[in-house]
Amino acid sequence: MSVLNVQQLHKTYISKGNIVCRALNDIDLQVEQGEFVGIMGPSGSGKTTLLNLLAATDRPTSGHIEINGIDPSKLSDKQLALFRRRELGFIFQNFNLLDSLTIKENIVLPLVLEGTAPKLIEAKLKPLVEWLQIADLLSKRTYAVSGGQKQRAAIARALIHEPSILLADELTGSLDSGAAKDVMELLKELNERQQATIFIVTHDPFTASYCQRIVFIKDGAIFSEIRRGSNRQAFFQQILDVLSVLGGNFNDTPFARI
Ligand SMILES: Nc1ncnc2c1ncn2[C@@H]1O[C@H](COP(=O)(O)OP(=O)(O)OP(=O)(O)O)[C@@H](O)[C@H]1O
Repeated sequence: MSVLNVQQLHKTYISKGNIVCRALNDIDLQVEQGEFVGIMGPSGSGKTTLLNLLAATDRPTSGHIEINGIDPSKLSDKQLALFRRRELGFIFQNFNLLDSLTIKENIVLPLVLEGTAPKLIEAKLKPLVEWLQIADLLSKRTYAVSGGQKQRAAIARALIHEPSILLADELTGSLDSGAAKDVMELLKELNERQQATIFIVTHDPFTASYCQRIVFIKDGAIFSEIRRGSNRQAFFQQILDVLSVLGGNFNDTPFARI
C-alpha cells in the first residue's frame, strides 16, 4: 500500500502576478508502507519545496498528493492541523525543540495537545526513550544535552503519536559524524523492525546511504532513482557516482565515515 502518492505535482512561485520560479515540474512519486526513501538534489533543485508540499505547509500549483489516503489540499485549516499532528512526524536539522520545556515535555507535547491521558502518555514514552537511550535526560533542558541527544529527543517527539510517515529535512546537518551515524542507525532499526515509513531530504551521501531507495531531483524534476542492495558501502559509492553526474554542491565526501 502506498503511504505517499504524488502525481503530476507542479509548484510555481508567483509574486505580484509574475512567475518567479518553476520549482517543481511534474513530479510522480510513490512511497510504500515500510519504505525508507531519500531525496537528493543540488541546491535549488526543489527538495524543500517538495517537503513543504508534503507537510501541507504550502499548496501545490497543480497535481495531487495523498498521504495515507488523505489529500491535504481538501482539508480545512482545522482538519489540516489535526492531519499534520496525527499522520506526520517531523524531524528538522535544528531539532525545533522548545528551550523553555524539558526534554520530556518536548517529547510528549503532541500527545498533550491531543488531550491524551497521562497514564497513556507515560506508557508510550517509556519504550521510546529507552530505545533512544535518553531515558535519563528527561528532566534536563535542551541546552544541557548534546546535539545527538537533542535529535534523539526530536525523533521521540516525532514518533510518539505513531505517524503514518516520518519526514526529515537534513536531520544530520547539525550533527558531528559520530552522532549522525548513531541517529541513522536508529532510523534504520526503526524502519527494519517496525516497518516505519521514512522520507528524508539530505545533501549528505553518508546519511543517504542508509536509505533503501534514493530519488534524485534536478531543476524541479526527477532525474533518476537508485535502490540499495545488501551492502551500504556499495550504495554509498553508487550515490557518489550519481551525484558526480548530477552536479551542484554537495558536502565533501566523508570517506572516513563509511
Ligand atoms: N518562496 C519562494 N518564492 C520564490 N521562489 C522560491 C521560493 N522558495 C523557493 N524558491 C525557489 O524555488 C527553487 C527551489 O527551491 P528549494 O528551496 O525547494 O530548493 P532546495 O533543493 O531545497 O535547495 P537547498 O538544498 O539549497 O535548500 C529555487 O530556485 C528557489 O530559489
